Amino acid sequence: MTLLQVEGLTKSFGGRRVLRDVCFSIAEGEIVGLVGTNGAGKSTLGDIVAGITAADSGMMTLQGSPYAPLSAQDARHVGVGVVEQLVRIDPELTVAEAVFRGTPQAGRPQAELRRQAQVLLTEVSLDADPDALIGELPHFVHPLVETARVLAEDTRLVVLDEVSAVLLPSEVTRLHAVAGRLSRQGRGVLYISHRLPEMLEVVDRVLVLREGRIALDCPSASLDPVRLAAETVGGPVSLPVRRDPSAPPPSSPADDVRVPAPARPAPSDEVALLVRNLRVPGRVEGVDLTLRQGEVVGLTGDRTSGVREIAGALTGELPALSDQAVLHGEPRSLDPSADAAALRLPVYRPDADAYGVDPGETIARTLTQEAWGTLTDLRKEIATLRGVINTVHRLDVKTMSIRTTFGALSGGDQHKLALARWMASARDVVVLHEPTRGLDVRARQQVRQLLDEATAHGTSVVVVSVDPDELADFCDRVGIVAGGRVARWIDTGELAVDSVRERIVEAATAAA
Ligand SMILES: Nc1ncnc2c1ncn2[C@@H]1O[C@H](COP(=O)(O)OP(=O)(O)OP(=O)(O)O)[C@@H](O)[C@H]1O
Repeated sequence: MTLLQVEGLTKSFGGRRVLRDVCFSIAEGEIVGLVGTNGAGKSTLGDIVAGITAADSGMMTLQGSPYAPLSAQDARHVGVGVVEQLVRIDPELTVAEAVFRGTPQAGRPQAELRRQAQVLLTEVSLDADPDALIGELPHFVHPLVETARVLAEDTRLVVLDEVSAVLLPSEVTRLHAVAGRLSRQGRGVLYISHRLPEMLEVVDRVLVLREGRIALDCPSASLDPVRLAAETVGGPVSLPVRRDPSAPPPSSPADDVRVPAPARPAPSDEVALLVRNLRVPGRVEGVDLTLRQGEVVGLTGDRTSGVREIAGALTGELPALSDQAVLHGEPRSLDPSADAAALRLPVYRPDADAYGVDPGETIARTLTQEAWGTLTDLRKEIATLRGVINTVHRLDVKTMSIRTTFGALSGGDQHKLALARWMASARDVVVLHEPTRGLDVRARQQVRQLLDEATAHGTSVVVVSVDPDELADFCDRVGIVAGGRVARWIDTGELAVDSVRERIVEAATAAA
């Protein structure tokens, strides 16, 4: 039986028509994937379904009754819940209070909430103390707390907006188990994601949103990730096939829509960074790291593996010890208080708080390195604005003007621009966390291009990521971290990207 029916939805922001005549349905017990490029309108559509945003026109029915929520609370009352992409939970709430906020149990004594919260947290496989404050938890677990909250409500339909983007493969498996459980209970799930291979494993049907319309609505069984990527962008996709471009690519049913991506430039033999016996007391036991000039080395591991701490030691965010640390032949210290000798590698994180960008500032100003008032020379100003326009074009940012505010861009477009801005001044050896989180398939290749340009100029990069596709595509070597050590190095060398991905998932699962 049909759970949600959507007919002729339209939505514009300012002059930009984001949704035009969107029609689809979700049946009871069905998990429906929603994909589209960055800025295609997926979150807008999810927000309309969840009552956060109102459509300009069109209509919806929920189990046959007219459904026109005036707010998220209104939607929750009739059983439609959402886990938002950039959820921010009040840091002063306990985990148990956060799980039950907005539900009939809210306001009950903590002791009572604790027991029930524990059950729900176990269901979403979140190992968190119900008495802990939300502010004490790392930000990436907020979507899991939200997922537990959705389970606490008597929800008939759940919108999961990019929840998997921050999760490790093992955590994605658990999220999928939750989605499966919701489906077996007859509830519906609208699953928004850019991580196509994983998404295809769980959804029954896929909707592709392109140019404001549902361009494809078909069973997931008839799609593979490459074909779905091509449907998403509306044409052939440039995807890496194997690391060695001179070897013929393996034939695949999706060859007609896959264009091999250009090969990455080979790193030089010169060592840019050498660290021996890196230790972070209690977290990292002894890690050796050699990074050649122009090399991209990936690090991945579960939350307790020590991978974040290794990165934190390299960037000076965590005090650490080593037997030797050498940057371009110069001895360095992993003690951040060692002033000029401290290593302190520059670091980028795709976290809205860490962009260091004012969301109320225009795109033009955000991408301008010079202080705006110092652009007194007209030629310089023209060149600067040309640079801004080029970047916006190259990265295919969906905007009507470079005077649009940064905060009004879609999540993916914000991330691309913030990364481009950061990479423009990145030199030498840098640490990038999750460089393609929340980005569509084309944007991922644009980011890879930014990285290729930087490495061709001698920049070396440490990529810290939960995403096996990103690691397989971007890195020359991938270290699987477990128990405070690098348990295994995977040389991506001349392997096909798909088999690198499989090895990473296998090794990471075995090490967890
Ligand atoms: N409140 C708003 N004001 C102005 N424009 C907006 C607003 N919300 C969304 N938009 C615009 O609507 C378009 C669709 O945004 P939306 O966030 O729905 O895209 P998306 O498909 O979810 O993208 P992503 O994958 O990058 O998250 C974007 O161009 C965005 O700039």
